[in-house]
Amino acid sequence: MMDKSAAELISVTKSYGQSIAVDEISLKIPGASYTCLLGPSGCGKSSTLRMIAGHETVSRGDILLGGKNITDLPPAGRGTAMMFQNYALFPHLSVADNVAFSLKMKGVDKAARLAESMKLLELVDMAGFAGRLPAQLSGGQQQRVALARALITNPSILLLDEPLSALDPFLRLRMRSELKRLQRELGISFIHVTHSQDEALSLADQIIVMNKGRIEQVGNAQDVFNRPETQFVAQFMGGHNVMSDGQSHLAIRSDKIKVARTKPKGAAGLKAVVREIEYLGTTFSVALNDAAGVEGSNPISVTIPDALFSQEPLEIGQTVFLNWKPDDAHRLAN
Ligand SMILES: Nc1ncnc2c1ncn2[C@@H]1O[C@H](COP(=O)(O)OP(=O)(O)OP(=O)(O)O)[C@@H](O)[C@H]1O
Repeated sequence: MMDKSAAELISVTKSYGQSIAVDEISLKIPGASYTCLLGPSGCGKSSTLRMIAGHETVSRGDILLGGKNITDLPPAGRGTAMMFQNYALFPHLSVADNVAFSLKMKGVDKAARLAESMKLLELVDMAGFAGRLPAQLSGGQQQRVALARALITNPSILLLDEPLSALDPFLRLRMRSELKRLQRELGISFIHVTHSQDEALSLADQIIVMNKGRIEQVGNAQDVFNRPETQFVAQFMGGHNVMSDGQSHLAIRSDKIKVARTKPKGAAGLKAVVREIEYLGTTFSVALNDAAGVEGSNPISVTIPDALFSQEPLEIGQTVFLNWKPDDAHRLAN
């Protein structure tokens, strides 16, 4: 039997007037999985999420959930639930009533809906705050309430639009692991929109990298980070240098490039000049210019572990030779 939390988008397009925000994308969300839609601002990730939620119409294409075509169903009839960036809690309702709200709309009686609301507040560790108003909660607590409110409809898929962006860095890390724990415990699928590479890498079973309304690459965190397929993915995920070998572009991770003070015997070695040195705690980040390269071309970035750098520090202006294993250079499709 088809997992009811498995979803599929088939050639889905969203246009706003003349402009195309999402351009014929097709993708599969496995059942009980954590998927991140990752990309820069304006790439179409929120539009994609809103179409899955039913908050935005689909211009062309189909959306399936658990094998059923939900493209034209209203938001409440799809088996999806959405948690919004600003949490959208009702200010005049208590935490318990906020969470119970959608059950009230469905006509569930008061005792039953409050019992269900308490169950979900326990799940997100907020049972002790049931009587408070949203204004009496911290940002992190409001977010937990918003999560409980979305989950009370018993969705097959939870949709999250930048759920961590309003939190301070400490809370963000804590909520990140909470989201992963919840997804695992509930055994449903989460689709999480983010522009943060770290967030996607740490959370997702599957990362969908989007750019200009299209999908650039789909894979697990290590695929997308270690084996970028396009220049865009290599540059957007960070940690990579994109170089040309005359025929096509290659991506080489910054930590896979070795720096030699003298030309290594036998090895080709790219002659380069040190331009900037930055200390990052456990590593040094060194920016270099290709000595034969065009003035103003992209600098090459190399990361060197702290201890290794300290044995033989580099200096700005120094000429060095860069080399890497052929296997560490990935040929890109464009
Ligand atoms: N309601 C709308 N009407 C017209 N254009 C829109 C509308 N919503 C989004 N767009 C446009 O569609 C494109 C994709 O927007 P979308 O919000 O999906 O991107 P995003 O990747 O989620 O960006 P962000 O991270 O900034 O939210 C953008 O060019 C945006 O300006």
